[in-house]
Formats: sequence, C-alpha cells, structure tokens
Amino acid sequence: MFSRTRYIKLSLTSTVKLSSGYELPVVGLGVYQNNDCKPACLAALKHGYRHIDSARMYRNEEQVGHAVRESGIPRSEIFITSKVNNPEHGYGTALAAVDDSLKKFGFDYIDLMLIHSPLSDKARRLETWKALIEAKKQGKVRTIGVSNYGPKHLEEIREAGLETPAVNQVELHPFCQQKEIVEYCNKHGIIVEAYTPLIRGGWDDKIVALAKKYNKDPAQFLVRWSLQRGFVPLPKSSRPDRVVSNADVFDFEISAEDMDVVNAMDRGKDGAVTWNPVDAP
Ligand SMILES: NC(=O)C1=CN([C@@H]2O[C@H](COP(=O)(O)OP(=O)(O)OC[C@H]3O[C@@H](n4cnc5c(N)ncnc54)[C@H](OP(=O)(O)O)[C@@H]3O)[C@@H](O)[C@H]2O)C=CC1
Ligand SMILES: O=C(O)C(=O)[C@@H](O)[C@H](O)C(=O)CO
Repeated sequence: MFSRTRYIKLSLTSTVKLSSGYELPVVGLGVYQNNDCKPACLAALKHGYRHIDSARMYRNEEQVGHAVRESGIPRSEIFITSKVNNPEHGYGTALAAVDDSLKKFGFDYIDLMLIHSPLSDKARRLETWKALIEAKKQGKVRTIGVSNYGPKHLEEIREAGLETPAVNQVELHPFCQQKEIVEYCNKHGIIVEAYTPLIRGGWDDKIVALAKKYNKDPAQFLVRWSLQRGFVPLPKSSRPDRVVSNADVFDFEISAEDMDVVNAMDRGKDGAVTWNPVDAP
C-alpha cells in the first residue's frame, strides 16, 4: 500500500516494486477490445504512460510492439504485460504461448506474463504456472503472475510449494472491491492490479458528484481512488484524448472522508460488470 505521503507525490512514471525485483509503473493503459490499439498506445507513451496491459486474447500484441518501437522510447523503460489465454492452459501449451507472444510483440522478453484466468482445473492451472516459472528461468519473461485468481487458486500454488505470483489482476472498482482477494494479496506480498477501473463507464450520480467536488471527471476520480487504495489501475480507452485525460490524476487528493464514502459503495460480487471468474472451481 502507498503511504499518504508517498502517493501524493506519485506520477505516471512512479512504480511499485514487484517480488521479482522489477518495477511496475502505477498506472497501465488497458487495450482490451482495441484491435487497432497503436494510436492509443502511442498517445499514452507520448503522454508519459510506461505500462501497457495486453493479452493473447486481445489479439493486438503486434500493434503494441509496433507502438513501442515507434515511440522511440527505450524498450527497457516500458513495461508490457500479456496473458496466457484460457484454452492454452497446460505446460507445453503455455510455454508455446510465451514464445508466440514474444514473436508477435517482436520483443526478446515480456515484462509480465499472467495466467489470464483460473478457468480450467487445478491440475492444468498448476502446470501452466510451472511453465511460467520455466519461462522466467529462461529469461523470456521477467515477472510472472495471475489474473482473476481467488484465494482458493492462490492457495493451490502455495500448497504446491511453488513460487508466489508477483501480481494478481482482478476486476476492482468501487462497486466490486474484492475484499478477500485484496486481503490475501496484501498478506502475501502480491501486487493487486485493478482491471475495469472505470466500471466500463457504468458509474453512478454519486461518483459524478464526488468527482465534480475535485473538478475532475468520473474517470479521473476512479483512477485516483484506485491509486489511493494502493492498487495499480489499468484504465482503457481507444481515444487518445481520453487516454491522456484518464491519467490526469496527480494534482489532487481524495480526502479520507470521501475515500470512506467510496469504500462504502462495495456491492461485492453483484457489483462486477465483467466475467469476474474468481470463484471458478
Ligand atoms: N484480466 C482480465 O480478465 C481483464 C483485464 N482487463 C484489462 O483492464 C483494462 C480496463 O478494463 P476495461 O474492461 O477495458 O474497462 P474500463 O473500466 O477501463 O472502461 C473502458 C470503457 O470506458 C470508456 N471510457 C474510457 N475513458 C473514458 C472517459 N474518460 N469517459 C467516458 N468513458 C470512458 C471506454 O470507451 P472508449 O474506448 O471509447 O474511450 C470503454 O468503453 C482492459 O482494457 C484490459 O487491459 C479488463 C477486463 C478483464
Ligand atoms: O479483458 C479481458 O482480459 C477479459 O478477459 C474480459 O474482458 C472478459 O472476457 C470479459 O470481461 C467479458 O465481459
């Protein structure tokens, strides 16, 4: 978690330290449902973002790779995530997925590779995790983690005596605060990335009013709330203007009282607006 004094000094290039030793920029650009994501990525990189959240499922790793090269920013200064797709669970298939992503990006390493979701079964999840451990050993991936993992799935890894994921990426916004998962991750040193931090635009009048109080729009207010909670938000927009405005969140601070108001908006699992498969068997 960021301390009050630390987070007020945050900027787009601020990072959190991962258990792998690498640094994760505190805001990432999401590129789901953006096949032609090069313009958004270029706008983001130009504006100061240094973190892009892609996935094999999104079918835009090539575009991300082109944007990174065209940006002129050294590869070493940009943090790129991908995710092993659900049908690719298994040792050989996951290793092949990493190789294929490297080829698609045109990179010689991926910063963070996640298991996209627990949607297979315990045995295949563990084989997939072992494959990511091997890919890391081979230097193809720098940091490994999971996504949509509930405490049960994280415990499977711990009980198998395997390396702890550095990151768990889950749906996380005021209406779906994933309390148990966040508690587990904080206890075990797992950084929590917040996907769908803008509720896919489904904010309510209370959030609009709170944002107005700070002369911010609801998207900016939501990104700021996520940061102040110590999460790493991944706002998505295909529009370069919104990519820029969504990151204009470092010149204000939500008061402790208003944080409490938003923290009380949790609707638990009913508040989810995506697949949120954290209870998968
Ligand atoms: N691991 C996983 O299972 C998942 C991961 N993710 C990751 O998290 C990222 C973000 O989540 P996502 O589900 O895309 O949803 P977000 O909460 O980021 O919302 C994106 C939606 O909000 C719109 N939007 C963006 N900015 C604004 C704004 N300023 N004002 C009004 N509307 C706005 C976008 O439209 P427009 O593009 O037209 O601006 C889009 O429709 C994904 O792109 C992906 O990288 C997401 C879901 C699941
Ligand atoms: O964006 C992702 O990574 C996803 O897996 C999802 O968006 C997911 O498929 C979904 O939310 C469907 O509504």
